[in-house]
Amino acid sequence: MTSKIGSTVLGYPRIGPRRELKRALESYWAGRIGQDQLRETAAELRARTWRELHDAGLGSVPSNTFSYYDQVLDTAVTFGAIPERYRALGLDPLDTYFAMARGVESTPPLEMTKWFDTNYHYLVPEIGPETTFSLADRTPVERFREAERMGITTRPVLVGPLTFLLLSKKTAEAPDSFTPLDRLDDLVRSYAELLSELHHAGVEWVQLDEPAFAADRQSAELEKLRGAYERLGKLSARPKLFVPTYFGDPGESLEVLTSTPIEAVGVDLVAGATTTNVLSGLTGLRNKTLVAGLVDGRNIWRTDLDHALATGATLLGLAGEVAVGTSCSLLHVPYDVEFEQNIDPQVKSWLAFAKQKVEEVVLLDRALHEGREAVREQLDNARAAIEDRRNASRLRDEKVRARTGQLRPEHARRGDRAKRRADQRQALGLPPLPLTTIGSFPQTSDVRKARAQFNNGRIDRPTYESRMVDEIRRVIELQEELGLDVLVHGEPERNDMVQYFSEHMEGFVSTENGWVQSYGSRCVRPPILFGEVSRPDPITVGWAKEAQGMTDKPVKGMLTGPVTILAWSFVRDDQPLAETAEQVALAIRDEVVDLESAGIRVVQVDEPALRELLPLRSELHGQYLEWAVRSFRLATSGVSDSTQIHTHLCYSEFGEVINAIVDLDADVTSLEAARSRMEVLDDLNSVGFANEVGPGVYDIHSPRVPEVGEIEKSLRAALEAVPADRLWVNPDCGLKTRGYEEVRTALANMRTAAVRVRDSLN
Ligand SMILES: CN1c2c(nc(N)[nH]c2=O)NC[C@@H]1CNc1ccc(C(=O)N[C@@H](CCC(=O)N[C@@H](CCC(=O)N[C@@H](CCC(=O)O)C(=O)O)C(=O)O)C(=O)O)cc1
Ligand SMILES: N[C@@H](CCS)C(=O)O
Ligand SMILES: [Zn+2]
Repeated sequence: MTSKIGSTVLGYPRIGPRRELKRALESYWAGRIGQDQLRETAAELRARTWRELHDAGLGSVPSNTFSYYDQVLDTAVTFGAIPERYRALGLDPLDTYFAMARGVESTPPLEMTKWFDTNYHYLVPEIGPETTFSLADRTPVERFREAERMGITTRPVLVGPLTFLLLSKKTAEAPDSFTPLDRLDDLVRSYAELLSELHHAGVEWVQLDEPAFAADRQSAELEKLRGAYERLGKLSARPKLFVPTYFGDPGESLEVLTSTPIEAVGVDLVAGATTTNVLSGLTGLRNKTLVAGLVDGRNIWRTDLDHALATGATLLGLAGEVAVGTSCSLLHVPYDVEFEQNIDPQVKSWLAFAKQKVEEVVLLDRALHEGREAVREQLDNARAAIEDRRNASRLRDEKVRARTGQLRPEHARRGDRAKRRADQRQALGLPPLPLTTIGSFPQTSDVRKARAQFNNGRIDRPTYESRMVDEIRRVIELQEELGLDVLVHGEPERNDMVQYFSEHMEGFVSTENGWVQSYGSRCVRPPILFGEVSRPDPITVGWAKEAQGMTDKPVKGMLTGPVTILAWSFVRDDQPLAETAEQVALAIRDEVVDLESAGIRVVQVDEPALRELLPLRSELHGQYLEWAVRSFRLATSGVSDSTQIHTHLCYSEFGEVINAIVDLDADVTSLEAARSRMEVLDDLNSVGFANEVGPGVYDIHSPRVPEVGEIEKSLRAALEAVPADRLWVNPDCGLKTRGYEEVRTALANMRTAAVRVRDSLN
């Protein structure tokens, strides 16, 4: 048995190379297959992953990186943190797990939120003084044994105890003074119990992920980190402990971790600012293993191996051992670039997905420890691809550069607010508390099937387009019938709100099979932004005109904003993001202007990812928010005062971006507020927000249809904070994941509630 950790990856995709797990999960939830079949698919996927990673030559293969839904939920279940309302359902363990993830009719799911600054979402554990931690589930031990039976020794991976508690929220019953971290000692006791069982099962290394320490942390939290790992480190019978931080600069936590008895630390050398200077100051590192995260786990570019090797070489003297690893789990990239048949061959030669990244890790580790000569040919081939990308003339478009070069402050500034308001009132003639939706209507399986048939050549473009027009007509008629005021076309033609736009812009390539898990069984195919971005032709104008031609009410044009396009794409890493954002902003600006010219009087530019891209370290916030806000304003400032610009933000707590929301200067901002009970309006008031606002009046993430009374209550609560002439009425996000029946009733209830409140206004 080797005692070194060796080359490794921190985690691997788990949805299946052909989304086998997605299909099995959705079949199980729909009652089409049973638990046995679901478990069989899961076991096959795990076996396949372990075999591939082992055969690729990694020094250490991770296990317990598979999950039926989410790794944070798995950790909660492992340590018994199951809220009583789910236990009380009396379901078997797997269905209890799915009830926490997805809810059942009587009981909503746990809250879901962003995993740091990624587009992956985790379920938020609820921890209170009453939570009983225990080693309730032994899946990590079972998975280790499962791989052992294949002859593969693995390294179980778990979310570390600090990160687990820092990501949890307190239970409703907990006193105000309580924070989940107060329960650290009890939780660490259960981790200790698990470590002991893993040790007795023959586990040599365990990985405990602590990415929470790549964000700002208070000194008390750092002390708790020290205390926890000192305690785990002092256990007499335990596996060796490997604790990576990732997604950014570990700051002081690295010194803390290296002062404890753990055997290995991991640093993200791609997203982290950790320099060799910092590492050289860490005397505690000299008798530990450093897993150097040199291969980017979050982007899809081939690694510049010469550069990575140079960094690796400077690390060699600083730690007891240096092993090459990925910067973070490979969960955030697709499986295999070789599945792609349609990507431009030159661009394809610049790419590395998960499988290729494993090869890079193995190669780098060999080059570092055996010398370059041992792998000269592979290094030469890799260098040729890097140089080809560096020198590619297509990566510069003089027309795009000339345009960005001529930008002046006035390009990001709209007319006077009061005049805009007056002009828009006149142009639109809306009632008080106007009713609208966020854009998408249910994406029925008929719509998705039609798109699949069109993509496979089984139906032609006119047939596909006429089906989309039929769907738009149905959506417009429904909104007319429901009495909404500003209508939408429903977005049926969009596979995804980012991918769709990227497919119509220069500078991007799309993948056929580049699926990345976003949450549970839901996946996205992030486009690859490789070059200079521009918009050769109008993208949405035809659909918007079609819809506007079906009604006298204003139809809202619907676009995705530059920040969100960047956040949900794989972006180029050879220039600052702010520069790329400017190009995307101008492409969207062209579309906004063309919508206006086509007679569209209201245009919404969605920025749900504004908060997501906020850097984990607060010292970087100002710089980010400056370019993020400017790019939105560049995109939306090309129109006249009478054109009403909306924006929509969701999936986040807005606290840290609240000033930025004001600075976006959209005429109307719709926000996900159903779950934060309108508190966001007080926050907006406190920073002088004076434009119109539509705080979501019901939660679209749940199939539950809201009652008139509860919507009315929300609206009256909103009116406490915002005068009626600035308040809009809308759901809190798009309706694409819902069904028509529930949407029809929910929107009808929303209208009844709004009419009641309108009637009581005078
Ligand atoms: C709003 N959200 C989004 C995020 N990121 C994005 N890039 N886009 C988003 O909308 N991040 C934050 C949230 C996260 N949420 C979600 C929500 C929903 C999904 C989702 O539903 N994903 C779908 C795939 C969507 C898609 O690309 N659809 C394609 C069809 C592709 C497909 O699977 N086709 C089928 C055949 C079709 C059929 O017969 O039904 C096939 O190939 O087998 C399309 O519409 O053309 C999902 O199912 O996972 C993701 C993130
Ligand atoms: N317009 C989009 C925004 C989602 S965040 C939709 O309605 O789906
Ligand atoms: Zn939304």
